[in-house]
Amino acid sequence: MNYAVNPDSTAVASWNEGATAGEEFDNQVILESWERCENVYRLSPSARHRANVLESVRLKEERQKHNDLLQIARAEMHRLYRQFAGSGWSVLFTDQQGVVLDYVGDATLKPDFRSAGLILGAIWSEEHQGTNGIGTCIKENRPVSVHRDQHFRLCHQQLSCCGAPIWGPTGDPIAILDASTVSALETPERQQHTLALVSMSAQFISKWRFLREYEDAIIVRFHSRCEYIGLVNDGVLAVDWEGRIVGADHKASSYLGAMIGQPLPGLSIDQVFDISPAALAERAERPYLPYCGVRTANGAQLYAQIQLGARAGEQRSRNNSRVQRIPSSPSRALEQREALCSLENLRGGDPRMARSIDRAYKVIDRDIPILLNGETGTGKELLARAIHAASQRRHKPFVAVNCAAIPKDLIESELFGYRPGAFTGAARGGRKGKIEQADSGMLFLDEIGDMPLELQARLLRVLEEREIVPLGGDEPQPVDFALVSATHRDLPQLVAEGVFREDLYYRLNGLALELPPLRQRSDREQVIRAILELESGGSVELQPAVLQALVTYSWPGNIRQARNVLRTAVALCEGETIRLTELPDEIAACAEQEGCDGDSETLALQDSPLADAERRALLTELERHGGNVSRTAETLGMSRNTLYRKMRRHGIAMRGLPPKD
Ligand SMILES: Nc1ncnc2c1ncn2[C@@H]1O[C@H](COP(=O)(O)OP(=O)(O)OP(=O)(O)O)[C@@H](O)[C@H]1O
Repeated sequence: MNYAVNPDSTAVASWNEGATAGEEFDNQVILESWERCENVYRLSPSARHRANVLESVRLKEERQKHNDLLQIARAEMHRLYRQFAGSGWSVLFTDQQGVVLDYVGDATLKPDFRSAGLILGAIWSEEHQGTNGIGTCIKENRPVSVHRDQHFRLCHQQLSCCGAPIWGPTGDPIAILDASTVSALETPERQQHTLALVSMSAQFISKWRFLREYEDAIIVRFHSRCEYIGLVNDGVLAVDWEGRIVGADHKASSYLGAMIGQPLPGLSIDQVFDISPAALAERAERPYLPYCGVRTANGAQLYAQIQLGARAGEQRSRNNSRVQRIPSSPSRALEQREALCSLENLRGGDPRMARSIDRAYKVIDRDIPILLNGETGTGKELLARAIHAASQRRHKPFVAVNCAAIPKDLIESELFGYRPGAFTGAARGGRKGKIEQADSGMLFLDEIGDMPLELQARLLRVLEEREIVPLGGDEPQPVDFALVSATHRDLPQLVAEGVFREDLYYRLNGLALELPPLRQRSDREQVIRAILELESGGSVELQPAVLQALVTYSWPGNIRQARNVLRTAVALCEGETIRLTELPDEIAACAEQEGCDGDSETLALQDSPLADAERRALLTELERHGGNVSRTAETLGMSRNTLYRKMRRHGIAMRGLPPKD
């Protein structure tokens, strides 16, 4: 037999870490599959098509076995299908044996799919059907695209399929997500785009499955680039309260497991990252903290976000006595960071910000919904958490829902929950929705402008009637929660465009609070200094040119971007002073444009009004505290070391201070 495949054909995409669809193709996969078909399974390319289909009882059992997964996958299959709708593609879900367990597609295509053998219960393993997107993906354990005549059997050569593995909570493949068509017009190259979409959806389902499995654990999401944390491509570890790794998703297992040379479950977190179990537990309880830098056992720099799983809080209270044995000495940095979440801290020195904080105080605990508006990264979620912390509900849950991050089809069950048997594949015990979870506490609806129109009516009803009816339930259930919503979008504009309900807008907008962009804040310098203190623990300072660049730059990503930039600069800084070279070029350029020279530090220190103001502020505070450096440092929110260094640089000697009366 001649195995030659058109050399231009781009049959199989290798979806390795970091590779993008179409980047790397490998005919070898098709060749090897054809070899297996002929030499191992002894299939004949020209044999007539015979569908192998499970009996309905077995099919039912298989579907039952995959209940939880099917339920998560279904919404994502619909979302994926909508991206293809009208182009002849349908979406299939199979188990690891290649049995089709679910199908989402155009009803008019069903007869064609049926005659091609793509029906519920059909077995699409390579052993049965030769080279194909599902069976070959199972063999390869990676996304595979098989275009028309790359199918081994002639009877399948009108088909094109793209299959991608869904990974289970232990990091092993457990199912396949596939898109197939019987009327492909695409070239093999174009099919890579479809493969990329299928692959992303499969990763998304895998992530959801993992997070559901480890709701009781501390969740550590990591990536080498901080902006990828929280997306489908990051690695995820589940860790118990004693710091033992209990689960690792596929990405984490393949990256860290390979590096360490042994399975991750059972290891202590400090065998993998340079973070102690106690520090991990402390950090998990402060969900408002941003990600932190961690080093792996072999010194690679990664970024990690440490959060509680959806029910980890309950688990912690159950284990309380055990937890107390973990040495817990909250460091000064952590105390400082916790203080971040207070309204007073967020007030800063900007009049617009101060006005928003003053107004927030007036409505807290008065059952008035608050709507936060501001660009991305201005601190809307932090403000919502601070409002919660200042309210009488502070010991009750704060439940955040990002309406833009949840797939449209999942929002309804996420928000309202469902009762047992609500739909095919519903979890046996049903599931509490976010609104119910927020009962007696605070619900934070982030990116409310992205809520689908059809759900806006349901949300409105909940807000009006203060009761919910979960999917599949018939008894309304009373709920009591304080509501804060946020958006970076112009809601009145969305109302005018007809994509946001006017009545809901007024219902959410009991009080609107504006968060100014960082570039417009009059206290930019104060914010930047506070972030530096937070990120460095007071161990470094800014060269005056750096400060000028940071104050001048326009900060499109606002405070979030400023934190990222300063965190990186602190990591790069080798001495005690951050220099221009440690800033990204576009920010450093702001200083150069202003003609500010990095070497003029001493001059700038002596002459600038800024330095003068700092000197006077230090003297005033030192005098107020009778020269007590610890108390002065505490009032100024800086470490003693920083204060001593600043005093040295400003030439302030202790003996020069007037004695306290
Ligand atoms: N005043 C502040 N001081 C220090 N860090 C802050 C401050 N405000 C916000 N941050 C940090 O900036 C980041 C972004 O904040 P947050 O998530 O609250 O912004 P957001 O406006 O809700 O963003 P998005 O609209 O993108 O959801 C977080 O890491 C937060 O801890």
